[in-house]
This record gives sequence, structure tokens and C-alpha cells, in this order.
Amino acid sequence: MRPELSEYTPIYSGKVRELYAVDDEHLLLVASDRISAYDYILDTPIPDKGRVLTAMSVFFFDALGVPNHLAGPADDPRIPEAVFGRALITRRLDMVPVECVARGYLTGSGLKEYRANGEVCGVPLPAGLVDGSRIDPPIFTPATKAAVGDHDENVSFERVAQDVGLELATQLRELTLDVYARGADIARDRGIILADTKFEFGRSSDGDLLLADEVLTPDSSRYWDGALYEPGKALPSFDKQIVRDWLTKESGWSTDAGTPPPPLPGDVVERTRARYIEAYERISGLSFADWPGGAA
Ligand SMILES: C[C@H](c1ccccc1)n1cc(-c2ncnc(N)c2C#N)cn1
Repeated sequence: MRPELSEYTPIYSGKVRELYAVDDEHLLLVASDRISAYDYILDTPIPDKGRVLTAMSVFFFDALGVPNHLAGPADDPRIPEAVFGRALITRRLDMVPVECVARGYLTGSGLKEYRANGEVCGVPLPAGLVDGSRIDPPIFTPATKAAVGDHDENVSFERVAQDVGLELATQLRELTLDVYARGADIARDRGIILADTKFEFGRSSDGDLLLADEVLTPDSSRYWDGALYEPGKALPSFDKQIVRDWLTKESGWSTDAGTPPPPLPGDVVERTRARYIEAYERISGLSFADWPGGAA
């Protein structure tokens, strides 16, 4: 008999995820089916998105072989039925207040900074780069955690060193770039580009620095279809482009409408669900049908 979710204490509710306290040492990390686009949480959920992203985190935690916060399997008996398949039991850590971002390609906020001053987070880049240019070797571009609803602020390595100390800042940079490289290699071998990603780390009670949060999911990363990749061409998001295109090209809504996006039609929902499953199955080589919590 699984516990009820109401037996656990809610401690964080984000745009698409929640965090609960299970006991003094353990948390329940829950991924919802909610999807965000253009800084809005859309009214229409994507069925199984939470389960697919949970499956991706578990695949990468296992494949990367990096010490992490997982404290039980996907079917851990402490996971309530209501969130079974889209929740994980983790160790409660002392989180490091740094968004540890690695970029192997120039786009998004990194591109904006580069265009303004030729560098990203204090890291100078070669002249002449465009949207989607490869950054080789990949760079560590940390950010400070923003308040709910705000965007994270890109900061320099030196600022991280001031905040958490040079030794830990150096460890974070090395771990971030190492784990990004491993994830990018796995994805590349399956024809998918991992353009950038965000990690979070925390310290365990015995002082170990562990990889935490979600890992290399489409919500914490930019994934592109390798078959479509061309530097300088606006790069479609592997998982969100279907939603973005319908919203901006077919629904009549626009990003400067000042109003929330409309509900998604069924075919956009189903095609987006299929894209998440495709990303998981291609990258992991596993069948999503085997992941816990599916329709009986
Ligand atoms: C923002 C993020 C979050 C993730 C998932 C859902 C809602 C929020 N978060 C994670 C922790 C956290 N704290 C202590 N130990 C941990 N192992 C973790 C993790 N992961 C605190 N915040």
C-alpha cells in the first residue's frame, strides 16, 4: 500500500515541478505534465510529460555514473500512487545556490551577451559567431537562482568564487563541463544535439558534492535535432517547437499580445507528447512503454 501524497509536506512548488519532504533525510521530487512556453505555463497539460522527464533523469543518473541524490528506484514504495512514474525519492541535500550551466552552442541568453560584448559570463569567445555556432570547447556559464517568475542572472566564474569559494567554484565548473560532455556524447551518438544544460548540486550530510535536481531533461536543457542543425538558422527546440509554432503561427496569439496563450488543440498535444517520448527512446535506447505508471 503506497502512502498518500497528502502525508508528505510540500516545500516547493515550481512552474512545472513540486518538492515534498518525506522525512528528515529524504525528499519527493515530482514532475508535472505542465509545459511552459514564452514564459507562460500553458493551460493544457501534455499527458506523460512528467513521466518521460523523470525517466530521462533516471537514465542519465545511471548512464553518467556521477554521484547523485537519488535515494530509491522509480517504483520505490514511498512514492504515492498519484505521482507514480513521475516522482523520485532523493536525499535531502544542502543545495549550492548556483545554476550550473554548460554551453556547447551559442544561443539564447548566451548569444545576447555575446552580441553585446563578445563574451558569455566573462568568457571571451571568438569573433564572428552566430546563433547556433558551436562553442568548442564548451564553457561554464553559471547563473544565480532567480526568484520565482524571474529569469536567472548570468554571472562570471569569479562571482561564483566570491559567493561559494574558489575551491567549490572550481569543482562545480569541472563537474558541470564533465557531465555536459558525457551527456552530449550520448545524445550525439543518437543524432540529437545537447546545445546546453543546467545542473544543480548539493552537499550531503557527510560533505559529498552530489548531482541533484533533474538531469539532462528537455526542461533543463536545449535539445536540437541533429539532422536539422545549421549554424545561423533559428534552431527548433526538439520538444517545444510544435507548441511554439502553433502558438505563434496558427493560433492567432502572439508573444506581444499581453494575454496568456490559448489552450492547445488535441493534435498539438499528442504530437508534443510523441516528441518527448521520441527524445527519451532515442537517447536512452529504452522503450517508454516499460516505464512505471503507465495506463493499466
Ligand atoms: C528548485 C529545485 C526543485 C526541484 C524539483 C522540484 C521543485 C524544486 N530544488 C531542489 C532542491 C533540493 N533540496 C534539497 N535536496 C535536494 N536533493 C534537492 C533537489 N533536487 C531544492 N530546490
